[in-house]
This record gives sequence, structure tokens and C-alpha cells, in this order.
Amino acid sequence: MDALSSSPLYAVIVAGGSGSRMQSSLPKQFLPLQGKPVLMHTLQAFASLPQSVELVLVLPEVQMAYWQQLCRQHRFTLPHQLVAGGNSRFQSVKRGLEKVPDKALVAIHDGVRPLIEGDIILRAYQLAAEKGTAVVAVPLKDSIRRLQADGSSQSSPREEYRLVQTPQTFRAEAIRSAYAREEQPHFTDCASVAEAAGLHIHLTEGSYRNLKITTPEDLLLAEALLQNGSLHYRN
Ligand SMILES: Nc1ccn([C@@H]2O[C@H](COP(=O)(O)OP(=O)(O)OP(=O)(O)O)[C@@H](O)[C@H]2O)c(=O)n1
Ligand SMILES: C[C@](O)(CO)[C@H](O)COP(=O)(O)O
Repeated sequence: MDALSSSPLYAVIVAGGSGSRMQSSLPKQFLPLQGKPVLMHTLQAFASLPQSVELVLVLPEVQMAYWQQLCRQHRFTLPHQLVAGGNSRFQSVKRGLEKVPDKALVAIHDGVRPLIEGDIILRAYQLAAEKGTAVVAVPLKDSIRRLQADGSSQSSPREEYRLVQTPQTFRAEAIRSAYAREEQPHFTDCASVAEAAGLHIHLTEGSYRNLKITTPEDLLLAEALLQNGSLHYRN
């Protein structure tokens, strides 16, 4: 991991959303998973690496005080900088990146992917140090079909596609300038923003455990996976 020692490592954990698809009274990043908020698992994954990572946590502005109360309640003392998010993931990432120095490698990660594994994070930093970009992705398990304008559908070769996860890791200067070029938050991930700025996106192997808690069944699955820490499949 020599390439990593020359750049400070940062992680921007985006958790500024409202979790509408979860349909819970509390945004999903604060919901309990094995007795502690989802977000604490996510931050802990980055803090547990052998390398030191500076953590930037993007939260909804209205929930800053609530988060600080949760930290006291759970005696959660990992150092992290807090940033108020925007009204889209794009805006939240952009705000988080303002706290990252130019020379850093920055991993941008969804706060609601609490099962990310340390070796995947490290591989992504390593690849980004070498190539400038590293996006975690997995092969598709189901067949896929492309929707047609006439309402029918056509099969597509699934081996040509990957499901994109986070972290998505970049040289900070490059990803910040990619975000600065864009006004319209129509991008669903950072790789698309980087690509629009001309960067080539390099993929690195993710894991099926690294699920994004989006709808209620995802939380049940995360609970089950945490109970069985050894259950995972890698290609
Ligand atoms: N304005 C926003 C919207 C999303 N996110 C974060 O981006 C990640 C992925 O977004 P998603 O799963 O879509 O979260 P929500 O926007 O909260 O969920 P939903 O789309 O169901 O409302 C989450 O960690 C979420 O908190 C963010 O930081 N700021
Ligand atoms: C960034 C992401 O998690 C990669 O899969 C995804 O694009 C986020 O999408 P969402 O609709 O904001 O959850």
C-alpha cells in the first residue's frame, strides 16, 4: 500500500437524505442496526482501517443536533467533521468535498452502506492512487431487459454491465473540479460527474454485502448479514 502513504486519506460520508423510500419516521441513516444507528457502523468501517482516514460527515441541516445527541447517547467518539447537506446527493457531495484538501485521496461513500468491508475501501484508495479513479462495483445476478418505446422490452447481455456501489474514490482536486463544472444535479453518482468531466472510470470489485439501505427489506437483510459476519460471496 505504498502509493497510499504519499496522500492524506479522506472519506466524505454522505447522509444528507430524507430516506423517503424507507417510509420510516426517522431518516434511515439514523435507524438502529444491531442496536446502534446505521451511520455509526459506516463511520466505524472507515475508522477501522490500518491507515488513518479523516472523516467528513454530511447530514441534513435539521438533524445536526439530533446526531450529536445520538453520539452522546451511544458514547460514539470517533472524530469527524460535520457538514450540512444540500437538497440532492449531488449538492451534499459538493459541500462535503469543500472540506477535503487538494492533495488528498477522497472516498465518497453512502452513509447508508454500513456493511462496507475494509479491504474493499483500501483497494479503492490504492487504485485511485494509481489511476485517479476507483469505483466499487459488482456483477449482476439477474437477467436484464431494456425497455422499448413501444412498451415492449429487449434482452441485454448482463455480462457487459456492473452494478455500481460506493465508495467511489478520486484525487480530491479532480473530483472537486468535476463537481464545480456542473450546476444541474441530475447525476445519480460521483462516477457520472467525474466521467462528464472527462475522467476514465476504473472499477474495482465490490461485494454483495455492501447493500444500500433503501427500502424496509434492506434493513432486515443488513441485520441478518451482520449476525452472520462470514457470509459473503466474492467473484
Ligand atoms: N440530499 C441528499 C440526498 C441523499 N444523500 C445521501 O446519499 C446516499 C444515497 O441516497 P439515497 O439512498 O437515495 O438516500 P435518500 O435520498 O435519503 O433516500 P430516498 O431517495 O429514498 O429519499 C444516502 O446516504 C443519502 O443520505 C445526501 O447526502 N443528500
Ligand atoms: C451512489 C449510488 O449508491 C451508487 O449505486 C446510487 O447511485 C445512489 O442512488 P440513490 O437513488 O441516491 O440512492
